[in-house]
Amino acid sequence: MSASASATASDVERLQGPLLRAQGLVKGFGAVPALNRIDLEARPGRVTGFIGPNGAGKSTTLRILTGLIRADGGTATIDGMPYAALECPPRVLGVVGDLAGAHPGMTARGHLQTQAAMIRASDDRVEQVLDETGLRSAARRRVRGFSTGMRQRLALATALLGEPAGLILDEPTNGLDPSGTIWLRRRLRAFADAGGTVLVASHVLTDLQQMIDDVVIIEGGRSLWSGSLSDFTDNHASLEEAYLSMIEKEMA
Ligand SMILES: Nc1ncnc2c1ncn2[C@@H]1O[C@H](COP(=O)(O)OP(=O)(O)OP(=O)(O)O)[C@@H](O)[C@H]1O
Repeated sequence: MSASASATASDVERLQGPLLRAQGLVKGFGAVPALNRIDLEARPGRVTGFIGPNGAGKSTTLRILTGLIRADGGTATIDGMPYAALECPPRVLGVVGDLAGAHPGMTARGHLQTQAAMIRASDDRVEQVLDETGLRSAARRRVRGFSTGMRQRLALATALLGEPAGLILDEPTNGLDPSGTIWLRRRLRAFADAGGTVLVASHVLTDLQQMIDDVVIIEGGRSLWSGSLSDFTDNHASLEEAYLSMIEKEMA
C-alpha cells in the first residue's frame, strides 16, 4: 500500500485544512466577557488579516492560540493540536512579538544564537535568517541601538529560526516607515507563496489590503465575517470602506 493510500482522513484534513483554527472560543476576564464564540481559520499559502475595533478580542484570541492563556470554552489548534501539545512550538509556529525578552546589550547575532540554542536550531540557520531579514550588516550591533524597523526585522528573524509552517503577527507595521512596510509585505508574501500560513492582526487597513488574501473580522468578542478579501471588498472601493460599512451597520 502506498503512503498516500494509507493516509487516514484526519491526515488528509491536517494536510489540506487550516494550520491555525479557533472554534467557538469563549473567554471572560472576571465580569468582562472578552470572547463570545470566536471562529477563525488561517490556511497554508494564504495571508489572513485579523481585524476588529479596539477591544474586539483580537489579542485575546491570539494569546489563546499561542498558549499564553486558556479559553473558558471552544478549541484553538495549531496543525490540529493545542499549542501546549506541540513538541517544539517554535518549529511549527513563529510568533512575531515585541522583543521585550531581548537583552538590549546583546548583538542581533547573539540574540538569535541564544534563541536558536533553545529550539536546537543550528548556527547556519542563524546566518540564514540574518540574510532573509536583511540584518547581516547589523549582526554585530547591539539591540539597544536598533531602530523600530530593525527591531521588527529581528523579531521576524527570531520567529523564522525554527523554520515554522506558520507565522502570527500582531500589529507588525506599527512604527514602520513605507519601505519597511513594503519589505515586510514582500517577506510575508514570499513565506505564504512557499506554502506558509500567515495570520496578521492590524488596525492599519491600508497596509493590510495590500498584504492579505483572506479576512476574519470580529467585533465585541463575536465573529462577524470570514472569507476572501475579494469577496469582502466586493463592491466597495477598499478594505477600509468595506470594513467601516460593516462595523457601522453592526454598531447601529
Ligand atoms: N487581562 C485582562 N484583564 C481584564 N480584561 C481584559 C484583559 N485582557 C483583555 N481584556 C478585555 O477583553 C476585551 C478584549 O481585549 P483584547 O485586548 O483582546 O482586544 P483587541 O481586539 O486586541 O483590542 P486592541 O485592538 O485595542 O488591541 C477588552 O474588553 C479588554 O478590556
